[in-house]
Amino acid sequence: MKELAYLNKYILKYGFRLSLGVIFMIISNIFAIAPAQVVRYAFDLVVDTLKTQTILQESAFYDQYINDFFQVVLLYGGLIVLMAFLRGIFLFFVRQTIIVMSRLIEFDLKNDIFEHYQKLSLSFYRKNNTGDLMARISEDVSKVRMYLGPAIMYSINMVISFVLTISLMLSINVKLTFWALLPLPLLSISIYFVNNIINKKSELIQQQLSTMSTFVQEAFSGIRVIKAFVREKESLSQFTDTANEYQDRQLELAKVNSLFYPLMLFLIGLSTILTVYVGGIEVGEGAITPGVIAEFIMYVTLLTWPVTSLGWVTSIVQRAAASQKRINEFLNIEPEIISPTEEPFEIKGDVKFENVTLVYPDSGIKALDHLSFEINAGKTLAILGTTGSGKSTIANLIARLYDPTEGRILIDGHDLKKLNLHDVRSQINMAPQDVFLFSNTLKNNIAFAKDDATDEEIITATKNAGLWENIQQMEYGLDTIVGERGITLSGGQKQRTTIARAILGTPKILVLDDSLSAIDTKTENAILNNLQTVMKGRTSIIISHRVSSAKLADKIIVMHEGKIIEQGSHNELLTIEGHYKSLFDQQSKSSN
Ligand SMILES: Nc1ncnc2c1ncn2[C@@H]1O[C@H](COP(=O)(O)OP(=O)(O)OP(=O)(O)O)[C@@H](O)[C@H]1O
Repeated sequence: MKELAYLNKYILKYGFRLSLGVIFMIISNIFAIAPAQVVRYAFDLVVDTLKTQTILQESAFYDQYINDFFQVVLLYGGLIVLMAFLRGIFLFFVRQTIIVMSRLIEFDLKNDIFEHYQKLSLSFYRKNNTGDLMARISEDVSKVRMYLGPAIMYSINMVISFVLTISLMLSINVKLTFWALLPLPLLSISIYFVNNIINKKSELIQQQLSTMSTFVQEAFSGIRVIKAFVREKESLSQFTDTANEYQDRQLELAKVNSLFYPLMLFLIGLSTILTVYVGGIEVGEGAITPGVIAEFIMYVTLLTWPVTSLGWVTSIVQRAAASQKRINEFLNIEPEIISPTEEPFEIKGDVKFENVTLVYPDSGIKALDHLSFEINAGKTLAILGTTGSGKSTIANLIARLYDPTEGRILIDGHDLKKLNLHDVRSQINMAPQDVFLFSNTLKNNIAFAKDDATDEEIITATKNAGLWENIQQMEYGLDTIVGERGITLSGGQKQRTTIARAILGTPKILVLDDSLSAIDTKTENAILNNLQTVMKGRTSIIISHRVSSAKLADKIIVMHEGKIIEQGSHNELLTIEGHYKSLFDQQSKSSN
């Protein structure tokens, strides 16, 4: 239960609302209890009137007497209606304070979790799948909200109505109170157990629902593959299987639910019977008036919901504690990469790797092995190499998405780890190898990192990225929606969109990670030429598998298994009979 203590700071923040809620709850309870006494008076009045009626029947006051009787009964009736109305109004205020408080905390909590998620390193995202991250920010937070809203509200209500009602009952008749309340703890305990069964079954349903949604999501995003391999029938039958399982689990829950209400009604009925039976004996002995029986039946009805809620609230609190535990697991993870300073830093563009080794924390793979190289501001570095040789890892390290396991990376002679992280990242733009576009317009995708980008700047960026001609042919131009992950664009168009995004705002260091691979050599040459103008005086790092992307660079390094095996300019490397030369020969042959 200690997990829920994390939420106390939020409860304190909205303490005023909660206190108001408690006051409204007390008032609404008073208006709920008071009618029972009015009923007793009315009941006793009816009994008395029935007794005296026969005596007065012959008297001259009889009509007046009956008239007065009806007026008093009417008054009692009016009082009951008025109190029910006031009770309703205050219950409205209770919900407006306590339930609204829970919604506000839910909002704060979701924002805090999202903000924290964003600070966590990439290795965290490799270890945890998206479904799990989503579940904690949505379903788990919803369960926690059930504790903050309904559970807190009904617990307060329970305490107030127990104290007020039971003390009133005891002050009237102890024996009758004992018998009337006897079945209620049983009700509470059975509801707790039934609720637990319901929760377990609901969880199974939830799991099946998420299996079903994952399946549907995959089926639709992979629809091209499904159609191309004519697997629609198999896909449908798999869906039917999961849907059947979902239906079975729902039916099981429905069975438990249908047991739940009869059980509740049985125990409440038992309470009423006991009240009438023991109350009757007490009336016979002259200990109470008959009106008390009616009053007690009303009290029992009033206590039914708080007693029921006791079992319900207990299981809500248990579930909320389990959910908060899962949320805390993530909230307690410290971001591995943090900015050590707030001091502003302006990048010139010198990049130096000093004996850098990187072992990926999650896979244990040594991606870079004592790597050293440097590139001066304003120059272009091309990185070539076999697959898995560590090229993208260099890009990840320059943007400080990971920190080296050994060695240092220097930007303008300063250790990257000691610089203002926000300033560094905002001056380094990267077009990553795994292209990611948001399902938004092309314009918004390109202007992603520069909110104030003008249309002119965006158009210039698309021209330099060799994308403008394509955009002009599109019906909606820059306002074309690219679909989920850019599904409506070709591979090359997607790559060029990310290049436009990266060069917009002319970064101090530009990293293109295999961003020209799906582009024909003619367009590639045009883009590389444009880059020379756009990136004049700025540092560019071009990662590629193709010699054509590298040949214009001031310096080329060739990687293999995390190490540099060759380095120099295009002409220098052609003089060595090595990997670069053989790549050059192969690629020139295939392009002829
Ligand atoms: N985020 C990561 N977590 C764990 N291991 C990784 C991660 N990224 C890459 N690796 C591993 O590190 C090694 C180097 O990968 P990297 O992506 O840097 O190679 P690359 O030269 O860019 O390859 P390619 O040319 O195929 O893109 C590979 O063995 C890869 O499996």
